[in-house]
Amino acid sequence: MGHIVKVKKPRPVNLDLQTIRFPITAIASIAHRVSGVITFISVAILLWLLSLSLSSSSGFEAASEIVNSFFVKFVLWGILTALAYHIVGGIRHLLMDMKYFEELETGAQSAQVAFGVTAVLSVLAGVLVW
Ligand code: HEM
Repeated sequence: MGHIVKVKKPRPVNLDLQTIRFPITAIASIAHRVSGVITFISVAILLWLLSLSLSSSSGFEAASEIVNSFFVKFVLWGILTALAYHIVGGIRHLLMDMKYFEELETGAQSAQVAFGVTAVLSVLAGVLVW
């Protein structure tokens, strides 16, 4: 009776982060999670800003002053861009739940479209903020 000999196959190992190339679908997936977390944190910031602006007329002045700085505008633009990507990527996810864009090629194409639409919305968000 022969017995089974386990041979350890040498597996390709690559831990060099600079040479790892992520496919566009992986980047779309990671970006969707990151944008969801950014959106979640943003809700607290935006609700605080809203409550300050509604607290009194001096509160409104204070909120306007905060929003007037370049840095805060840049953060708001980032928040809107993350939200835009989360919604566009979310719609892509929902379409995939309905069995669209499930193949490698169409998945990569829809990721490209999602990034393109987000870029346009991001420019519009910039116009809105500035
Ligand atoms: C306040 C608003 C929102 C917050 C804070 C939020 C946050 C999140 C977070 C944290 C995740 C988990 C991501 C992960 O684990 O990979 C998620 C997933 C998801 N979000 Fe949102 N989201 C918001 C609004 C929206 C909107 C408006 C859409 C509309 C398209 C959407 C669509 C989705 C979908 C489809 C998923 C699941 C993606 C998957 O299957 O991996 N979200 N969201």
